[in-house]
Amino acid sequence: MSGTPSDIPTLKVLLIGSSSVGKSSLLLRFTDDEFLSPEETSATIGVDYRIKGIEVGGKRFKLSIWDTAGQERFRTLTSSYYRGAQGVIVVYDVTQRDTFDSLPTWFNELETFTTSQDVVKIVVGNKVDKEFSRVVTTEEGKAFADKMGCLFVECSAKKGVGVNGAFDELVNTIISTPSLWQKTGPGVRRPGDRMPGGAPAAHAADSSRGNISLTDTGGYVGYGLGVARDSCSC
Ligand SMILES: Nc1nc2c(ncn2[C@@H]2O[C@H](COP(=O)(O)OP(=O)(O)OP(=O)(O)O)[C@@H](O)[C@H]2O)c(=O)[nH]1
Repeated sequence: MSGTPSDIPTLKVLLIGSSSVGKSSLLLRFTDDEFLSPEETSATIGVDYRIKGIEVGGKRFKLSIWDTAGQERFRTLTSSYYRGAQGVIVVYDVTQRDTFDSLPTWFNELETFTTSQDVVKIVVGNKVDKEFSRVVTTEEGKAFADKMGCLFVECSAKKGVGVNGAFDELVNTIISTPSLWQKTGPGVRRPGDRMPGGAPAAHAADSSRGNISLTDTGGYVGYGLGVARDSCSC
């Protein structure tokens, strides 16, 4: 492994999609391997933010994952966080047709607010554990993703099925396109990039202020060439 905390490249990934499709649940499953029951969850207000250290092919990266509120009333706020993203996870609920039908709206948002045409996108159909309630078929999801030129995965945040695979595909595709992440440079932020609460990195808001939280999960998970976990101070 190589890289001190200050020279570890940061990859910015966004989670977007309609309210209640499971964006926060996918993030929690990916970072902490946990799932909260419906009674324990609440709608995201604004933007949530987590960092996960990853290692790919012996090189460390910091994955900063931005979980945006799906509710319409936060749209102006959340769209300002699209800037500088290298990867976007566009989520729908396979049991709610309207969340699939609204995917084109989310892609329009992306086109309007992301800064790079090269941003890697993955369409994720969540809640496949509710197979009995499914109303969007795998074929429909795949056809839409193909039409948009995106990756596609179905998963269940509840059961932990397909979640790592979704992040894995996205991250590997970003990393295999060095022009996407090398131009950000070590620790460099581009003009307009937002930090939690709009504050610089060193003054990131903590979870007690609004719903914007900064959490470093501390562990490294390896992609591609084997798995490594160790402590991280990035
Ligand atoms: N059965 C099932 N329920 C899920 C799954 N993922 C999330 N949920 C439930 O769906 C509801 C919404 O989940 P959230 O993760 O809060 O959804 P969200 O997309 O972040 O919602 P907003 O914050 O409003 O944008 C919660 O009750 C979750 O417990 C899943 O894979 N399977």
